[in-house]
Amino acid sequence: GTGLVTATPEANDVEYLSPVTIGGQTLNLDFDSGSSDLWVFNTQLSRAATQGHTIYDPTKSKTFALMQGASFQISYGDGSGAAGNVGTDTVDIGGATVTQQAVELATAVSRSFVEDTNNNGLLGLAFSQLNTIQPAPQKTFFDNVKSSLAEPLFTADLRAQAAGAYEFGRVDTSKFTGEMTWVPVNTTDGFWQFTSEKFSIDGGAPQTSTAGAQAIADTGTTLLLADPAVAQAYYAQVDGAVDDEQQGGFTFPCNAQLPDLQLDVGGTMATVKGTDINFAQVDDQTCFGGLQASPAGLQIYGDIFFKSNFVAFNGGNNTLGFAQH
Ligand SMILES: CC1CCN(C(=N)N)CC1
Ligand SMILES: CC1CCN(C(=N)N)CC1
Repeated sequence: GTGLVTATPEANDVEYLSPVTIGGQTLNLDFDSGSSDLWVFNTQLSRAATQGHTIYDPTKSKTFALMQGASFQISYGDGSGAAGNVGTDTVDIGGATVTQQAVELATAVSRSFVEDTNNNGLLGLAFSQLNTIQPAPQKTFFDNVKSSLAEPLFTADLRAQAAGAYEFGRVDTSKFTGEMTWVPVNTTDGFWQFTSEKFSIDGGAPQTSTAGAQAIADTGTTLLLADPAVAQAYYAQVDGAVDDEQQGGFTFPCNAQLPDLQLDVGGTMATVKGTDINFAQVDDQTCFGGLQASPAGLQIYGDIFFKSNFVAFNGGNNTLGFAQH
């Protein structure tokens, strides 16, 4: 194929996993447009750390080469992380192939990754300036493959509790309805970043959260972390919703009728369906919101956003395309 792979959700759509073939060995990895390292579980890790995981064995690959003296160390927003050494190998995603792709081999991983046995590593799809390899940062798979693609882009088609897809090289217009809107990306901080300062609830009057507020398109984050003004205004419309410190955010009665939320993406409104904002049950009557307040200034539009929006990441002109699906 032209670079088409399935994106399979874990329970509660916490993350999505896709098959990647490295030196002839296929592992399911978490495609993360909020980071820029490709790292894998491998034979250097202890038996305890790899229990239940699929691991990559560089000694079994005919095309592996160690990158002498190179190492990586990455930590994620949720406190998880990985570190290790580096090599190169042939990486194939649905037929889109890069020879000599930097592949980072973890020699240490945090507990949350050990316990997440469906996740055998990450494939970063943010900009290569964020790559953590020392002494010299290396290019992402997308940076390496994009010149060989029919179009220099990849798309994310993530679904609620159903298989979706990532595709490299084309926009499959059969995957969405209506028009695709393209917006410019500010790559300064290495993310797929855009301005998102307006919102409305159930198609009501648009309000400004914070003038010039920024957001990133982030497939590696589970929830939709928006400006606190957005979260507060949204849950004020939901009977019984509370900001529950013990649960770590806004909760509401599971039988609540959740309104749709419109968020502007570079000036054009994108809709997040109310049904996609019911994230998970936390006790017999109470559900946890997929929309939460972003702890920092930056808004992080994670998988909750992608369940309502098909997104194209264009590395040719640094734009993002959005369409309802
Ligand atoms: C800004 C942060 C967003 C979440 N991250 C990520 N998806 N890897 C880390 C960076
Ligand atoms: C961006 C990453 C954050 C940490 N993750 C995790 N603990 N399973 C995966 C995605």
